[in-house]
Amino acid sequence: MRASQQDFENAMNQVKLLKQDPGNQVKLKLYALYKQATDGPCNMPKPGVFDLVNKAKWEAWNSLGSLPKETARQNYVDLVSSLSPSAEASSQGKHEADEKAQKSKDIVVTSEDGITKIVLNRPTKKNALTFEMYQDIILALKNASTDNSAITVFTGTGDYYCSGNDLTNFTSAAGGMEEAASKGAVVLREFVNSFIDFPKPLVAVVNGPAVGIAVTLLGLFDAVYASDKATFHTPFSHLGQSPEACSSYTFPKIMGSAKATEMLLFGKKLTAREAWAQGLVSEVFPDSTFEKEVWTRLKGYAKLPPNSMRISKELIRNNEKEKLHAVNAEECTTLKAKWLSEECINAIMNFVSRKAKL
Ligand SMILES: CCCCCCCCCCC/C=C/C(=O)SCCNC(=O)CCNC(=O)[C@H](O)C(C)(C)COP(=O)(O)OP(=O)(O)OC[C@H]1O[C@@H](n2cnc3c(N)ncnc32)[C@H](O)[C@@H]1OP(=O)(O)O
Repeated sequence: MRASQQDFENAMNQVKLLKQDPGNQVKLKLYALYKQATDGPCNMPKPGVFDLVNKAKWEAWNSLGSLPKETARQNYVDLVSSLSPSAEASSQGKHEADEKAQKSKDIVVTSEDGITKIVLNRPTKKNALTFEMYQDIILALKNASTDNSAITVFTGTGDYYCSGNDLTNFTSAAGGMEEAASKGAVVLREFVNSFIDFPKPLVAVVNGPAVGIAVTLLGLFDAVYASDKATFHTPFSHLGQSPEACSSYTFPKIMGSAKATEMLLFGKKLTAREAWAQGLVSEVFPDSTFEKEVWTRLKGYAKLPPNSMRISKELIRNNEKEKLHAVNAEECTTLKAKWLSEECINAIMNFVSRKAKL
């Protein structure tokens, strides 16, 4: 039986939910079949020799020649179902996606002693944030905002707190780069909004180095406790990108514009003590006693009257919520354009091909 348009759309949704990265070759094949199924034979000029990502995509699409749209659609559906044999391309949509998010292994959520703990749990990749992890965190924060806990805490498993955005999020996106950038901007905006609007005390337990969005988000936390092994690094210019998570507003406000410039424009990496001196970190602990001291303290804080803490947070934050939402929207629009720039694509390709370490 030929795959219907609905089967095709279901398969596209299924790709977004894949738990395992299928690898670049499969992703290129998926891209090529998608383009052939929707636009027909390759009709784009061949990208320049330095435009590595788009050139690889163009070659994959062009290699399909005059394969009919219906066959490409069928091949796409077959390829997706071979990647996730147990997952039927169902039309249950969002509900199913939500259930999956709650079970994700890369984000572990527990609730105990009045504390909801959201753990970034992808240590082999330094807890880099995948597309799925952004969605899981949005959901985890939504649940935590109404659960019984008094405070919510983020931390990481392994030697890193978080190495920021997973730089393969864009190279592995199924549609074209434009589509990935648009989708990325929507997800990022919603993700950051969920921090701006979070009603309870939000604490970061920074167990090791933090990079990119893991650092900028700290400006939206209520307290940040760091191990003396932690570092704070926002290499946006190196990546051809621009600041996000409202840091273009919160960082100058927290540390003054001269220091914010060193971090956000020049990518200066701060030690934990430097970040404390700039007001980004509340307190630094020796790594040997970090976990014990911080969790003992947080368990104490979690016993404080929860409504009082909520109301105090509301008083502190509410004055500038509108401003934060406006800044978030503007940063996402700017980033969407940057993601499509040559500077950014080249930086990501350098990382993916292991030429550059930041
Ligand atoms: C459809 C689109 C959806 C988009 C969704 C929304 C997008 C929102 C985007 C918001 C904007 C965010 C911006 C940022 O966060 S910018 C910062 C990005 N991060 C980096 O640039 C860090 C890159 N990583 C490194 O420089 C080094 O890996 C690091 C210094 C962190 C550690 O070096 P070390 O030598 O100690 O370890 P390895 O490099 O060997 O790392 C171990 C493995 O982990 C992988 N890794 C680490 N970090 C990342 C990362 N950020 N993205 C992808 N993969 C990462 C690394 O490749 C190693 O993997 P392998 O063992 O397989 O080689």
